[in-house]
Amino acid sequence: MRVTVIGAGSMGHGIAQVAAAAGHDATLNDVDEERVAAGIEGIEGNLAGGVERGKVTPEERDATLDRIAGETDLAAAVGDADLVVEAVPERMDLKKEVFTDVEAAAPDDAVVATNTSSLSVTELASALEAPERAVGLHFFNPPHIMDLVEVVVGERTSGTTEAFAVEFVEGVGKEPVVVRDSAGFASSRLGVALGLEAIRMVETGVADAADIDTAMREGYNHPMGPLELTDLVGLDVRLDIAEYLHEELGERFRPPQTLRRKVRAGDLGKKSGRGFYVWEDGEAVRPADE
Ligand SMILES: NC(=O)c1ccc[n+]([C@@H]2O[C@H](COP(=O)([O-])OP(=O)(O)OC[C@H]3O[C@@H](n4cnc5c(N)ncnc54)[C@H](O)[C@@H]3O)[C@@H](O)[C@H]2O)c1
Repeated sequence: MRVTVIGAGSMGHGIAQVAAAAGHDATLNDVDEERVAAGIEGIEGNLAGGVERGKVTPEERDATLDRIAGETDLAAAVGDADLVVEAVPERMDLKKEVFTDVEAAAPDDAVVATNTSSLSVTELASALEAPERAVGLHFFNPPHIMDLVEVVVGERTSGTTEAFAVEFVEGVGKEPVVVRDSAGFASSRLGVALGLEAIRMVETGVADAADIDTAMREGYNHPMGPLELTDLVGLDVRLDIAEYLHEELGERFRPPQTLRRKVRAGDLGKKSGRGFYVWEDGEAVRPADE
C-alpha cells in the first residue's frame, strides 16, 4: 500500500515510520525541504535507538528507510496514494484546506485520514466532495512506541472506510479503538483536562511541576506526569486543543494564562528544548522555573 503523511512534525514523521516499518511505501510531505529532512532525520534517530535497544535489526532499519521518500509538492506526494494521513497543526481551517488539496490530487478511492487530537472529523470531512472517505486515525506520541490508535468515525464516514482504517491499524501492529466523533474523542478530552488542571495548580502555587508529576506517577501509576506529558505533546498543540475544547465543551477547558504565556515565549516543550521542564537530548533534565 502507498501511504502519504502530510506534515513531518512530532507526529507525522512517526506515522510515516510506522507505515514503512510495516512494509508500506511511505511518502512524507511538509512545506519545505528542511522540514521534510528534519522528519526523516527523526525517523533515522528513532530507528537507531531501536537498533541500540535490540528492538529493530539493522536490516529492518535499512528496509524501513528504503521505503520512505520525502516530497514537498503536495499533489505529487498524494498522486498515487491509497491512504493519506494529515498531521498538520491542530487548526480546522488549515486542515480543511489540506483535505481539499488532497482530494483534488489523490486517486478517487484513496482514504483521507486525519491525525487530529480533538477536532470534529465530521466538520473536517465536510471540506471533501466525498466525505464518506474521511476518517480519524489518532495516533499517540511517539507513534512508533505507543500501541493505541483511535479510529474516529464521522457522521458520513462509510463502513468501507471504517473497515479499511481498522485493518490498516491492525496491519501496522497497533491496537485500534473505534470511537464516535465528539470533541476530544475518548482520550484527549480526559488527558487535556488533567494537563490543564495541573497547569492551574502550578499557577496557584499548590505544588511545583515536578512534585505534581511525581504525585501522578507514584500515586496513580501514570508512566509520565501531566506536565511532562504536556511538554512531550507540545504546548502549542495543547493550547490549540484546549481552545477548541473550550469552544465546544465549555469553561472547564479554558486555557490557563501560563500556557498562553509560555507558547508566546516560544517555550513549546520538548521540541523547543523548554516548557515546564528543560529538555536535553530528548530527556526532561530539570524543571524550567527553578
Ligand atoms: N504532539 C502530540 O503529542 C500529538 C498527539 C496526537 C495527535 N496530535 C495531532 O497531530 C497533528 C500534528 O501535531 P504535531 O504535534 O505533529 O505538530 P508539529 O507542529 O510538530 O508538526 C506539524 C507539521 O505540519 C507542517 N505543516 C504545516 N502546514 C502544512 C501544510 N499546509 N502542508 C504540509 N505540512 C504542513 C509543519 O511545517 C510541521 O512540520 C495535530 O493535529 C495534533 O493535534 C499531536
